Amino acid sequence: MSAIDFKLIKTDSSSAARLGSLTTPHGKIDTPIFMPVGTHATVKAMTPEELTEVGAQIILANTYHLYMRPGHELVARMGGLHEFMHWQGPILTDSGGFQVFSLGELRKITEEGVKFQSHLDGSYHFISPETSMEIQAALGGDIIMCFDECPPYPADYAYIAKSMEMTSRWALRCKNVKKRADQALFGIVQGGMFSDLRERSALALQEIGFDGYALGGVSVGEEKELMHEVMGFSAPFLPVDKPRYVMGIGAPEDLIEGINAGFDMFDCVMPTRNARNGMVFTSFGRLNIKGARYAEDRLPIDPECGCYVCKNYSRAYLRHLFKSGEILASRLNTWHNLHYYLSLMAGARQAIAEDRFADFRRDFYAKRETM
Ligand SMILES: NCc1cc(CSc2ccccc2)c2nc(N)[nH]c(=O)c2c1
Ligand SMILES: [Zn+2]
Repeated sequence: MSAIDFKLIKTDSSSAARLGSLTTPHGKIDTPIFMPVGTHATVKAMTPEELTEVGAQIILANTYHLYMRPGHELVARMGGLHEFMHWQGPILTDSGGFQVFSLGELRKITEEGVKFQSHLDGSYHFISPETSMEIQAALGGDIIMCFDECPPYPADYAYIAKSMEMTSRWALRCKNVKKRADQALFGIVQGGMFSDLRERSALALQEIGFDGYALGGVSVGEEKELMHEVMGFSAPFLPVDKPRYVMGIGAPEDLIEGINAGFDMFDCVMPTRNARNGMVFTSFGRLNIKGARYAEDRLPIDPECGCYVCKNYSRAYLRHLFKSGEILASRLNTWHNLHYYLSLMAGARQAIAEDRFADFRRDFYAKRETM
């Protein structure tokens, strides 16, 4: 009995794009879906009620960061993530491996796990598949991820093969100690940019059996074309009847290509991080609000956007807020960017439902050329 139930509603006739529905203990998710990242148990600048208003259905929290501060046991004592952060929808937590590799200072990877120094105070820590499962059980997310190694890019075939085989062994260790029946466990496919290694990784994880399958190790510095190619040849290696999640992807065009390849779930810090830097997304491409050309521009960020920000604020005002370092600048830019990403997903779902995703994808690119 799995903690989640994935229904594949239909596949688009003109592409591998899929329409699905994922039921979790904290509610239902329509797929394809974009998942806002809430690293420190908050999606920066947004309240949970505002997240719901812009269309967020599931959010992410970061195991590594919450383990470091305030500590997973404290979160458990406060009732778990849902109660702690006042978000009653589904939550997905990563396994912490990726952040250790990308954030932790000196680190040592062995078969047992990863020893590393805290990026906060230099203290020494150790995370293994078993401790990652323990931390995620304490945090209480609805979907948890296997502990994996996300290899550096580029890396040679031999390194990627050994790393992928260890990630498969770590995945089995995770499944063997998984405690909570109310949490779903996703395996993470690795294998770098090599299709044979990706296939071997996918098969190894399917032999173990998981509630969903994630594609890790992409968007790690490779060219966009290569990222799209890896998504394209990896999706068919994954089971049809389980959710498929690409980790850390991406820009709007990457989501379009991921859906086109047959993936269902996406996450990225881009809409929230870029918002805080003044970069906002529109149906005709990106716009940097701090540009002098917007100083007296009465238009909304995107005239085609129906969000609260585009209904009420001009580019001139948003530029003024940003240049003045006002907190409201981050809030309004984030609000719009998340609405853009989540509306793009809603549009993709509608297009798949009406068997016209190929047209939707064509229109997406055509609009951006009008800039
Ligand atoms: N840049 C891609 C990326 C991103 C994440 C992080 S996704 C995330 C971030 C915060 C919260 C939840 C999920 C990854 N996580 C794991 N475990 N493995 C990867 O290969 C990988 C690759
Ligand atoms: Zn808007």
